[in-house]
Amino acid sequence: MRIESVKRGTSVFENAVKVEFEDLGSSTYDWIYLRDNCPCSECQHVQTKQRVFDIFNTLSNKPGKDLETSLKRVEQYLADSDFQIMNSKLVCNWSDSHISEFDEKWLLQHSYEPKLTSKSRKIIPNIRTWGSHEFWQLNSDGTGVNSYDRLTHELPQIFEQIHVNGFAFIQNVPVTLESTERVSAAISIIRPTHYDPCVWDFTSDLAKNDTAYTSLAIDMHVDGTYWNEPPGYQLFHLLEHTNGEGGDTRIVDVAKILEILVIKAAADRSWQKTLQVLSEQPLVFHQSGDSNQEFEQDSFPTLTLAKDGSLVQCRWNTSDRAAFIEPLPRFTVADIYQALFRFNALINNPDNYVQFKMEPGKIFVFDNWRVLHARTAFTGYRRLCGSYLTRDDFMARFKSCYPNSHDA
Ligand SMILES: C[N+](C)(C)CCCC[C@H](N)C(=O)O
Ligand SMILES: O=C(O)CCC(=O)C(=O)O
Repeated sequence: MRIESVKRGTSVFENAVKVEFEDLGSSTYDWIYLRDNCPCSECQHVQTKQRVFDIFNTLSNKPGKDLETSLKRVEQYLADSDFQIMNSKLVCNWSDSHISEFDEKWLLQHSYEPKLTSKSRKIIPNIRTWGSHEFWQLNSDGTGVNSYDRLTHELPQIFEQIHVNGFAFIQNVPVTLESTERVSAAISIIRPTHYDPCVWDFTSDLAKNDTAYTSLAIDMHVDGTYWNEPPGYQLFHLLEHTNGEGGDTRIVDVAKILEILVIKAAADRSWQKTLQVLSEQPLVFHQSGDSNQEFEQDSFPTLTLAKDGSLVQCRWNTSDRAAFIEPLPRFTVADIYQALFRFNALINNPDNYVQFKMEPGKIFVFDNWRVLHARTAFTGYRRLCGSYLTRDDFMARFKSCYPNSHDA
């Protein structure tokens, strides 16, 4: 590693140092970026790994002074800096005698101009999409059969299944609320809602004004479309179904549906518009059954996609979709309904979904942002319990099972 060049510009944001790495090429680092991210124990809290050095307020002698004065102060601070390579590290000598040292691994992992390594911060498995055929293959070899009595030991495997496949089953669970709570709390943090502060336990008695609390069929949907953040994960445990039939569960992998949509959009302009409508047109959802709390959300499309086009979140719920609609200028209501009909046809295509009957003692937990679920109508007495689980805490627990690809 060697310093290829040092650029001293006229403004504070025009100072940079270019570092050449033997066989990986060169990358440029802004001085302001390096000072902001000094990894030493004075600037980064050793235990909490949080930044302690505040570049916006520390360098200017009176935090909060006007912008120009602050930037001038930072400019003076950086102006007398010099850089060298010592012991295979880039050493930055700042004008206040503070020294920042960056090793080659850190510089490569944090490179941005250009980015020299494709490694993400955490090496976690990619997701695996499925349709009807692949789903039954996922479970045919019996691997990854999780059991309640091995819960703690099998948690990493359960986390991986939920992340990779979008769902997991846990067998031999005592048919109680307590064991359902234990499994829920092991997977993530139970999200309290107006339905229940912990594990909800319901039957078809309209205890809450929602069709889930009836014996009606409910088509494919995500729960919580009317919240800013739909529950990241959802867990079901059928406690009882007697003197009746039906109540089957259907699920579909929207990550798979997105793959199908992308292929269709690449081949057909009308499907391109369909994908645009699904990924851009916000729809309004509501939960208005209880007069003393009405939820409504109108900011999100059916498919929220990441920069790389992958699925972040699906919001689909025909029961909870409100009557209001506000087409974006480039879409007509006809465009929107054509897209919704097409999406509905895909999620209800037997090639794409699977149907099964939940059983007491077997917990079904799934990614509520990716996997839609439906219920067929039923007769008899049917009691279901379960929980909403927070997404960030699940991902944090899941990622903690994997080595750091590098420090923060
Ligand atoms: C799961 N639990 C029975 C507690 C609530 C069901 C909520 C159903 C609501 N229509 C939604 O889709 O969000
Ligand atoms: O009763 C069921 O099987 C599921 C009900 C449902 O879809 C829900 O609660 O979101």
